[in-house]
This record gives sequence, C-alpha cells and structure tokens, in this order.
Amino acid sequence: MTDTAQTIASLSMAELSEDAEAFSARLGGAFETHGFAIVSDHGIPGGLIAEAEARMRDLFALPEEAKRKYFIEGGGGARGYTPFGIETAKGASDHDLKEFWHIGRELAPGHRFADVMQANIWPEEVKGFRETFTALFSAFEMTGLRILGAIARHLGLPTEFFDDTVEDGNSVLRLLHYPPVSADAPGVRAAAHEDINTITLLLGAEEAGLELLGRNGEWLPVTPGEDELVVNIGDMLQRLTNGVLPSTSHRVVNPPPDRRGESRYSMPFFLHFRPDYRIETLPGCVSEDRPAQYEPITAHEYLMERLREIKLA
Ligand SMILES: O=C(O)CCC(=O)C(=O)O
Ligand SMILES: [Fe+2]
Repeated sequence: MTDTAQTIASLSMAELSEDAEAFSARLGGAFETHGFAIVSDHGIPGGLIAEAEARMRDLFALPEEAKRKYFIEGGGGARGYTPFGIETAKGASDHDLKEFWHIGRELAPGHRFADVMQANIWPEEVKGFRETFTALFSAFEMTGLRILGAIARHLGLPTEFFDDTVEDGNSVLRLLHYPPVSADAPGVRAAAHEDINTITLLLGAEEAGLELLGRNGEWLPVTPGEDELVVNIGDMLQRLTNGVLPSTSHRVVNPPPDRRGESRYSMPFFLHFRPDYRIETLPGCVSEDRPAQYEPITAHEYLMERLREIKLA
C-alpha cells in the first residue's frame, strides 16, 4: 500500500475479512488525505463487469434518434438517456463532452419513495440490458455497504451504522460515454466537480483522464488497474463528517493526441442516503479545531439544491 501526497492509496478488500481494523484505518487514512482510494478484490464479479461494458458500448453505438427516444425532456436526466452537451458542472461555462444513461433503484409499486425516485426506463434495442444493469446495481450496492462499514469503523461508529442510512437510498448507476475529441477540442471531457452523494464507486477509469485536485493545488492522475475500483467521498458524507472525510474535486481531461480518436467509457455508481435521512454532523467529527460548519438537511432536499446548480433539476 502506498499513500503519499502524490499517490493515491491502493488496497485490497480481501484484507477486510482478514484484519478489518487495519483495512479500515488504511482506507480511512486514504480518504482523509485525498478523498479517494483505489480498491482491488472488491467483489463485483468480473464476468458481470465485462457483460455490462459490452451492453454499454451497444447502447451508445445506437443511432442518435434511437437514443433520443429515451431522453426525458424536463426529467432532469434522472433516468434514461442524456445527450451530449447538456450537463454543465457547477460554475463551468462549457458543457461536458459526454453523453450518459442513468439507472436508479427498482422500487415495488406504491413504495414510500416512489414520489421522489422516478421509475427506470430500459432501451429495447439492447438485449439483456435490464438484467445486466439491475444485477450490477445490486453488486455495487453490496460492495458500497462493505466500504461504508469500514468507514464507520474508521470513524469509531458501529460497523452497521450506515446500513439504515442508505436503505432504499436514491442511488444512481451512470453509464458514461465520452466520444473521441478533435485535435483542437476546447475544454475537458468532464469539468472539475465534486460528487453530491455519499460515496462513489467507479469502474472503467483505466482509460486515462481522471484527475483529482490534491491538497497542494496540483492535479493528480487517478490510475486504477484493469480490475480495480475507484472509490471517492461525496458531499453528503463530507457534510455528515464535518469535512473529516473530504469530497475532493475531480475532472476528466482530454486525452493526449494519440488517444483522441478513442472513446472513453466509465461507470460510476453514486451511492446515496435514503431520501428522508437527515444529514446532521456526527458529534465525533466536531472539535475545537474543527467547529461544526453545516446545518442539518435531508438527503432529498440537499440533492434537489445541488441538481438545480448543475442544471439537472
Ligand atoms: O468518468 C470518470 O472517470 C469520472 C466521472 C465522474 O466523475 C462523474 O460522472 O461524476
Ligand atoms: Fe464525479
């Protein structure tokens, strides 16, 4: 394991079952330093990931008119397709160079959160899409819960602390396609931003471009291997922990000239608290040196506030 000011810690989740205390301390340390960690042996089956990548490529390879059928005008991009040129990071003037598809939680009819979580839509042209991505959603959620257990341990909380806070949460699986960029393309594939949610689990970032803003103000490349998962802290967990676990700015830069002709695909899973969870600073995260800095707010109210800022609500 390495973790200096320049490198992002890389750790195996297999250690979690061998020595949970040591794993949690290392993971927590990585998050406190960079807000990011790279994780191997994460438990999401390789076959399922390969399947999901193939279905994602099939989806984005569809003609523009086919994809547009799944764009919900005024739906804020919460479900289905969002075309190239819509999402604009908070404070950025140019839109991002990406198109994406959002999959949310499958809720039983009449579920108490059905009014704040839209129903999924599925592309009929891509065979096996629904089965693959509902399975991947569940696999991400299981891994996410184990990571949250380690975070709880690191914070001195019961390991199961987060289980209830994220139960039926408004988590979103995003399939992202950044098309090839021309030699003179301005801007970046995704402008600097912080994630809104609790934690993010990201697959597919081995195609270069992802960078995080280090404490010294320098951009550090995040370079996971083929089978690794990138995990980062979102604003909701930063709020809950009063900044002990920082939500770190990150971006996706345009590739070097020899890779500009290639698409980049990635799959972030934005794990959210349940909509009615009240994000109220943990008492253990307040001290004389670190006075409380956030007002309590429910996860749903906070999400709405943030989506309006990025023009998605
Ligand atoms: O594509 C990536 O590697 C990162 C995407 C990301 O940061 C986001 O969608 O929030
Ligand atoms: Fe992000």
